[in-house]
Amino acid sequence: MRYRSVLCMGGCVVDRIGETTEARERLHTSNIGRMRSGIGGVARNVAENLARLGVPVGLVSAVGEDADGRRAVAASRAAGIDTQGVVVMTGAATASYTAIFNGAGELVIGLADMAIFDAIAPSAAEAALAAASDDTLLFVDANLPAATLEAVARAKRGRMLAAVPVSRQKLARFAAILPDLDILFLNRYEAATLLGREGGEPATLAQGLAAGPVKKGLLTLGPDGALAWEEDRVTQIPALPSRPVNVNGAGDALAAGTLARLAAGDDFIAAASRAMAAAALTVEAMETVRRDLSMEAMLARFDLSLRTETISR
Ligand SMILES: Nc1ncnc2c1ncn2[C@@H]1O[C@H](COP(=O)(O)OP(=O)(O)O)[C@@H](O)[C@H]1O
Ligand SMILES: O=c1[nH]cc([C@@H]2O[C@H](COP(=O)(O)O)[C@@H](O)[C@H]2O)c(=O)[nH]1
Repeated sequence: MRYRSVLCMGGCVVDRIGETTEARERLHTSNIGRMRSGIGGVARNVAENLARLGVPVGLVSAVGEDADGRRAVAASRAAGIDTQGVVVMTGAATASYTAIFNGAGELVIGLADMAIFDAIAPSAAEAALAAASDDTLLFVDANLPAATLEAVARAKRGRMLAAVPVSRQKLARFAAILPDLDILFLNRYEAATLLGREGGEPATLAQGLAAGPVKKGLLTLGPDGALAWEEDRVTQIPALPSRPVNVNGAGDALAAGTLARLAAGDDFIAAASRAMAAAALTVEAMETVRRDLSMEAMLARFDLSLRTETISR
């Protein structure tokens, strides 16, 4: 069945993104650099991208009773997300993600202070799922506690469930629900962790994923695009040519673009191929989610890349 809306459950976060002036970071000392702040959280980023792509979307998350929380909710609502499922918790601070990139654009370290999400109980997810219609796709990130993720998997009732692990550490929270996931988006580090390996070539990792319990997904590879697996079939999906300025949020744009195209009727490979255009647009902006993203902009960028490819052949 085609779905008409998406319910995103997971992080709603304030991001602080710093960048050293020099290409190489200097560890164990103070670096000269720039810092900016924005709204993030994987589930929230995916929800914002979906709203901008024209898909009706709700968010289930938690914020503190503080200025950061008010800002995160107001910005999400202004972007078109239904924020009724975002609980304001007294006595807890809104989650934050502090990421330091070097001047070459590589992530040096990220720090996730997200204890507030431990209070999103299984009952909150059950209530949200009970209120969601049968044609709603469910999306989770691993900011949710394992017990809450398991409650979502139990209550999905035939609905599609898509997921993003968020980090190597939090991936472990998916352990019990992997067979319930219909689509998994993850990067090569998370894939290696999932497969219990130190590292490995992308093709080998993708084959390992295809032989595993998750039906289909995208192994994202930065500038090299992604490898899609569906049952035991692996397909390479190239990234579109782009001029990256900041890669923060690119994976979230790719996930949202894929879900939006599936809702429009594409098959998985076509959806992921077109969603590469959302990722290309996102890496070309400093923002984590582009305010000017739309389905028209995504498809126009995809068509442009096809024409450029034909001309340069
Ligand atoms: N440096 C880059 N140059 C061009 N495209 C990129 C770059 N980094 C990411 N992308 C695009 O964003 C997508 C997701 O990025 P990736 O970094 O692999 O995911 P994540 O953010 O989840 O780690 C890639 O498949 C690609 O389309
Ligand atoms: O433990 C977490 N780390 C990071 C994020 C979020 O991940 C996003 C960056 O995504 P990407 O990896 O696609 O660049 C940021 O907005 C940040 O808030 C999160 O939700 N949980």
